[in-house]
Amino acid sequence: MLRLAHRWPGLLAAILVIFMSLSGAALSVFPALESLSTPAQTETNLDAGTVAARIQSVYPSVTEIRVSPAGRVTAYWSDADNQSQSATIDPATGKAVATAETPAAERWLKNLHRSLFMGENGRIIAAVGAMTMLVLSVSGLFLVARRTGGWRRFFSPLRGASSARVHVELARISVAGLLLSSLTALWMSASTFGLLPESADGPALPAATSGRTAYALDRMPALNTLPIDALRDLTFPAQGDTNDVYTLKTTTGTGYLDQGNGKMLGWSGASVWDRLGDTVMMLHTGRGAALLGLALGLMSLAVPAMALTGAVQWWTARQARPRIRGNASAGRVGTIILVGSEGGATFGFAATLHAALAKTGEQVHVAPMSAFEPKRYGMAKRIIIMAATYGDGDAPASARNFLKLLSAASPMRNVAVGVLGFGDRSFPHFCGFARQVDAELETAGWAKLLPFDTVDRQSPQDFARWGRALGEAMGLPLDLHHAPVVPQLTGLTLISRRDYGAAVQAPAAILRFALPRTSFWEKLFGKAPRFSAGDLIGIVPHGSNTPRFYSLASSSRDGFVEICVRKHPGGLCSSRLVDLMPGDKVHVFFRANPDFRPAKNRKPVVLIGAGTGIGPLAGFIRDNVGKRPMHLFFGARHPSSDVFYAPEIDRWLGEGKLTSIETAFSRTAARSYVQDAVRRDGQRLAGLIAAGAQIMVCGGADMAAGVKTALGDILAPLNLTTAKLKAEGRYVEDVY
Ligand SMILES: Cc1cc2nc3c(=O)[nH]c(=O)nc-3n(C[C@H](O)[C@H](O)[C@H](O)COP(=O)(O)O)c2cc1C
Repeated sequence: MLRLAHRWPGLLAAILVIFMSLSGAALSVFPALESLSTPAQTETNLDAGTVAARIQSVYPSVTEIRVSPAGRVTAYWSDADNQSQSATIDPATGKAVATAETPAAERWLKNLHRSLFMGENGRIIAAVGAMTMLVLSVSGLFLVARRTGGWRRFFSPLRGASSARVHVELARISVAGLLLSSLTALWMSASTFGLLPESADGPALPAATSGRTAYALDRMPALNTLPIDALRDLTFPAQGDTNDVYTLKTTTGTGYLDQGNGKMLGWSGASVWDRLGDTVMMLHTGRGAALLGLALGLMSLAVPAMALTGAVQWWTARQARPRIRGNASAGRVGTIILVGSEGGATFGFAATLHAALAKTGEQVHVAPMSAFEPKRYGMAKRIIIMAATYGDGDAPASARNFLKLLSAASPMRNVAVGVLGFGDRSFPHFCGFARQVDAELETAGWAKLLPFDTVDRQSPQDFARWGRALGEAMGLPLDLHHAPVVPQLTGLTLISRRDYGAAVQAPAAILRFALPRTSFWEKLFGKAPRFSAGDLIGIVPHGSNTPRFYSLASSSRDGFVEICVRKHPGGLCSSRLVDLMPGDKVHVFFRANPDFRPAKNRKPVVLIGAGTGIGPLAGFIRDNVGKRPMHLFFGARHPSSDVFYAPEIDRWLGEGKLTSIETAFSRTAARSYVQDAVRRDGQRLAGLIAAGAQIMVCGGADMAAGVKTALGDILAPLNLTTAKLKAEGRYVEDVY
């Protein structure tokens, strides 16, 4: 909702808002120029009476004196030919020092900014621009807070594509100014259209005057006690009219003065609305607050840049989603397909199913699982759920709140549901999330369309098999041919390798690749790879559709891409990687793994890994520039050939990036595994966990299971479990 309230006004009114903010920024310069060109006041406590008297002595036919909020004094008089004259006056002498004309450029810009040269209609359009800016500022404020993880973290460092970071960075700097400018603009529009209470009526014209003239201005108490900066306007009586009066306007009200004795003949104080209006005018125009005006002008310069980066973000997100041709609306279809996906592949399968069903004449609606809304499915007969699994049996991004929505809904009569899980059998919880969804649907009493099934590693064969079963359940011939979409690949060139594993006849290597070169546009469109240690690179080996994933041992800030690989007997991808030589190239895609990161705090981190699982853990230690406590438990096969990162570990210990290390070797006489090292050090670990430590485990599934059991025993006396820690984000695994 919030995002929609930000996106559409932004996209639709971008040109108008850019126009208003640029013209506003240009106008903000003039009050500053006016301040600079206003003669400096050298006398302190200069009063309005003295200045008026000085002007009158130089220009005896003076008719009016005005003082701007910035302190500029302007006088108006008639010359010998009865022509009206005006000038900026030096209050020290009462003499003209500059023209009183508003610069032509300022007049032109003001007209443009207020009404786009379109009179009343233009003023309405300008007001719409101000309203749009207000909506964008308020929704943007909340979106920034949501993105940074709460109001308290509003100014915390940002991650993500360059366009998104620049957008949020500019928003954080400029939002206060944009809020102020748009609110004050709306006030001024409301005042122009007479929507605010009227200003106070002036005092009644005096019934009688002294009938005399020529009382000295500097002797009139109403003027000689009024500081010159508080005067706004003094209109002189018509020459020769003994009954006419001076009209005085100050910052606090309006009154009349007798020209024969200087007495105040009537006074009316400014209303609260008048004063508020003056303040709003000052805040919007910068007249009387030139520096604030300049600051607001600078902030509005961020608007065109935010419009560009916002549009880029919208376009990139739109492109990332597979387009489903002819996606019918939810209320008009018999078949609803709900997709749970993180990397986008499952959406591709859904598009294939959608196209195959559409061919048979079925009307189909495809949506993310998080958009589950049974109330809208008025004509639905069936719901098909296609869900991937992430983390350790967790929901993927597009299905985050599905289970919550499901528990709030009651089963629909006449609607049957089928669940198809997408996963990878090498994970301990194969299709864990889809299984959970299927079980909860059953418990809630939803009718089953067809039995639960799974697709392993995006296998087109598994998908086609399930398609045949779906066809039978629907009474349709369904032939599903899915051609997986390969993500955009990046070429990486190997720059160095370090070899391990010789003593145990299991070759392994730390491979370091050069960071791919990226252009400015690629950075702006978020195409430049930005990754952290613990994220993944995917490689699709020749002759296979299925990518293999490797955890990154470096972050893009390190300036290289590093992975740790062991050659698996018969492994297509690992063999090729371990055989790479410097200069060789591989094509990969990057995938974020945001759950496997050290928490952003100063608490200790316990890193537990075995074999090549040390890769991402080494990356975390290398990035530990803040030197928070980090404790490593490392299981390797043999001390003579399998201690990955040995020289770096020594250096990191010396630098304070690593606090302690415990090792265990499985191919020595002692035959010790990393979980044994964890048990041996149970007491110290219990202390660290009690102090709020986060535990990060990386390596093979067997090792992870062993570590979990050992930790379970250590946690029990603390009344804790690994599940409890996991729920708090303090126990995270990257298991293969
Ligand atoms: C970081 C990560 C964690 C994963 N965890 C699991 C898992 O626990 N269980 C599983 O069966 N599959 C797991 N998978 C495999 C994905 O579910 C599978 O590749 C799926 O087809 C991805 O679909 P998507 O691109 O639509 O997100 C994981 C994949 C990744 C990259």
